[in-house]
Amino acid sequence: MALELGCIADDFTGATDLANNLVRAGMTTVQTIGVPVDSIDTDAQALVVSLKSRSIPASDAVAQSVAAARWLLKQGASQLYFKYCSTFDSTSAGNIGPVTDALMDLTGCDFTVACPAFPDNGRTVFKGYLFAGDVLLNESGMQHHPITPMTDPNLVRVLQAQTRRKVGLIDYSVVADGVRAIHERVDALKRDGVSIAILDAISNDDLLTLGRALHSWPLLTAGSGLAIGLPSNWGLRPSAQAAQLEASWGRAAIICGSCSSTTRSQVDYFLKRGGQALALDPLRLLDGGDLVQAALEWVKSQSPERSVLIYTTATPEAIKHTRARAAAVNGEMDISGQLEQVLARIAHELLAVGVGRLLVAGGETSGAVVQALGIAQLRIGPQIDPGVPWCTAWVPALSRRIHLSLKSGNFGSVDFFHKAFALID
Ligand SMILES: Nc1ncnc2c1ncn2[C@@H]1O[C@H](COP(=O)(O)OP(=O)(O)OP(=O)(O)O)[C@@H](O)[C@H]1O
Ligand SMILES: O=C(O)[C@@H](O)C(=O)CO
Repeated sequence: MALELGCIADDFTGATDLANNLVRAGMTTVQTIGVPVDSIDTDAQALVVSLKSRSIPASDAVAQSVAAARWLLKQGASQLYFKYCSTFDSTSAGNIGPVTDALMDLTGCDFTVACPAFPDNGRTVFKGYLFAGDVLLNESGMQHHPITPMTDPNLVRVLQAQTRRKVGLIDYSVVADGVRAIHERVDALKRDGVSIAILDAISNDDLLTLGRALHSWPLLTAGSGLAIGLPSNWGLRPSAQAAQLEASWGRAAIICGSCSSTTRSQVDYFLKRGGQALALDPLRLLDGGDLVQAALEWVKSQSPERSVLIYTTATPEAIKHTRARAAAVNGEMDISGQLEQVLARIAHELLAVGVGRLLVAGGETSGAVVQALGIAQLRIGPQIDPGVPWCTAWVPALSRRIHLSLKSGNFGSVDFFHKAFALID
C-alpha cells in the first residue's frame, strides 16, 4: 500500500506517541526528525515528521509546519494530520491556532477538527472541556507548566484566542449518535460560519467513530488518540509484528528535563528505590559551572550494570526561584533552553561511555537530545506504556543503532523507568 497519512508533530515525544498509535493500529510508519531534504525511500503507509515547534514563535512554527506539509504532500500523502499535545499545550499567541490556519490555507480545506482526547492516557474532552485524569486541565498541574501554562480548560475559548477562524464544538451526544450525526453537525456548524470544531471524546469508542467520520478529510488536527481510528479507513488491522526491534545493547541511562507532576513522581520513585541518580542544579549555570563535565565524571563513578538518571526536574516553586535568580543576573537568560542544551550535550557524551539504551523524559528535552545525537529517523518498537514506545535510531557518531525512548512529560506509570528497561533487557 502507498503512503496515505502525512503527519506533522509539534514535538518529538508527541511524534513517537502518534507513530506508536498508528503502528499498533496496523499502519507501517516512519518517523523523521525534521523535514527531510529529499524524498525518502520507504514503503510506509504513514510518515510522521517531528518538529520542535510547540514553543517557538508562531511565525516560525507556521513556516516549519507548512514546509513539512508540502514535503508530505509531495511524498503522496492523501490526508494530513497535525499532532499537538493531548493537554493542548499552547499560549494565546499559538501555536496550535496559527499552524491550523496555515495548514487550512495550504490544503484549501474549509473545515477541520481539533481533538486532543486520548482516553488511554486519561485525556478526555466533554462539552469542550479538557480533563486530565479526574480533574480539569487547569487543575492537573498543567497550570504550572514552565513554558505553556494551561489555565483554561475550555478548548473552544483557548483555540478561539489563537485563530482568525470561528471555533465551534461537536459534543459527546452527537459523537454518540454516530457518523451521520457528526456529518450533520458539521454542516450545521458550517452554516454558522464555524471552520474548526473541537471534538468531544470520552472513550476509545468515540475516537473510533470519529475516525470513520473523518475518513478522507484533507486535514485533521489532534493529539495522538484520534489516530487509533484512522488505519481501518484503509482496511488495516492491529498487528504486533509491526513493533518488533532488534536486541538492545549497552549501558542504560535516563535524561530527564520534564518537570511535570507525572515525571516528578517517576523520579521520586526511582530515588526511593535506590536508583543511581544525579540532580543537576540549574543555578550552577549562573556562575559558569560546567554541568556536562560534572555529570560525566559522576556517570563514570556509577555501576555500569544499573541504569543512571540525570535530571533537572524540579517543583514549580524551585523553577520560580531559579527563574527569579536568573532574571536578577541576566534578564535575557533563557534558563530552560540552556538546560535543554546541557542535557542534550550530556546525552551525546553518554554514548562515549557505552550507553546504548537511552530514555529521555520531556518533549522539548527530547527534541534537543535527538538533534544533538544527529538522529534522522526513528523506528517504532514495543509500547512501554500508552503513548511511549521503545524505538531504535541510527546514530551517525557511533555508526550504530541505539534503543531510544522519548517519554512525554505527562505519560507513564510511576515505575516507568524500571518498567522501560525491563522490557528490553
Ligand atoms: N529546574 C528547572 N528550571 C527551569 N526550567 C527547567 C528545569 N528543569 C527543566 N526545565 C525546562 O522545562 C522544560 C520542560 O519541557 P519538556 O517539554 O522537556 O517537558 P514536558 O513539558 O514535561 O514534556 P512534554 O512536552 O512531553 O509534555 C524544558 O525547557 C526544560 O529545560
Ligand atoms: O499528546 C501528548 O500528550 C504527548 O504526545 C505530547 O505531545 C507531549 O509532549
